[in-house]
Amino acid sequence: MAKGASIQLDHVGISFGEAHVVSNVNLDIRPGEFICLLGPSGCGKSTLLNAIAGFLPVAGSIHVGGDRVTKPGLDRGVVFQSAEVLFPWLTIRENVEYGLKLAGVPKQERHKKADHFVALVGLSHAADKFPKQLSGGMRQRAQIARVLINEPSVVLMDEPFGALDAQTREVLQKELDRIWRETGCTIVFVTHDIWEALLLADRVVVMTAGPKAGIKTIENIDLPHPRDAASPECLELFRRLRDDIGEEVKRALEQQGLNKEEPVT
Ligand SMILES: Nc1ncnc2c1ncn2[C@@H]1O[C@H](COP(=O)(O)OP(=O)(O)OP(=O)(O)O)[C@@H](O)[C@H]1O
Repeated sequence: MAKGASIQLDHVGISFGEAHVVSNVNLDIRPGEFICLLGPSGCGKSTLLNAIAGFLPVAGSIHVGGDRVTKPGLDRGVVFQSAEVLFPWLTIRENVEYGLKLAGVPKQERHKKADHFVALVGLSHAADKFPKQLSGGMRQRAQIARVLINEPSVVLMDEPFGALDAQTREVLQKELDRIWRETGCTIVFVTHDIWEALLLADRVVVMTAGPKAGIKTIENIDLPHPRDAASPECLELFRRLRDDIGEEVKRALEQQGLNKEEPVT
């Protein structure tokens, strides 16, 4: 498995026509680091992730492993919130090995690799099933295996557990923590969930409300794994992050003309 690559965002700005969504973002991510992106809804978290993936043009520059990002590449795997990206007519094993098939990897070799990555995400028992026969959590595991089989040095995850129930989400968070250690890849993970970020991240990056969203704060989560959400350190970090994000949510609502105090009549 390729080890994690560094990511450098240097004065990154992203616009859609006249709409300047993200502005002047500078961030250095270390190889193998786990970064969570938090911020008010609509501030530009997915946009920033998509730019690292190479799906969007940017002002400034993005480098991954020292190479400038200009287009998507197999060095960066993307996991989406919905596992609908799986092909319904292929089994889980076939879905997972699909990328290798396209790359012309011989059958025996890709079967062996697919079995390894299917096992890594705990799906060996379901390898010959079709996506519709699996639960949402299992489909999400399959999506993760389908990305990891390309041995990306960076995995970009856009609220991957956002659509799952609380118990499944907790199980998958623990699994991801283990997989991240085993693969050594760099992960950038978008979430709305402060606890999720506290459980997983080395650093949590809080974005400001858009337009022209930037970085508001960066918290180092210097706590051993597995993390204890009830520990005083975690609770203190939770409060700080909640307050930071709360300020930005308030600002976002004010910009939309909401959250204004009613005049006293
Ligand atoms: N392709 C696009 N064309 C025009 N505007 C876009 C496009 N994609 C995103 N935007 C706008 O960019 C802004 C940021 O969107 P983005 O999805 O990145 O936010 P987010 O922080 O990920 O939101 P959420 O937390 O709700 O998922 C929004 O105002 C959105 O409408």
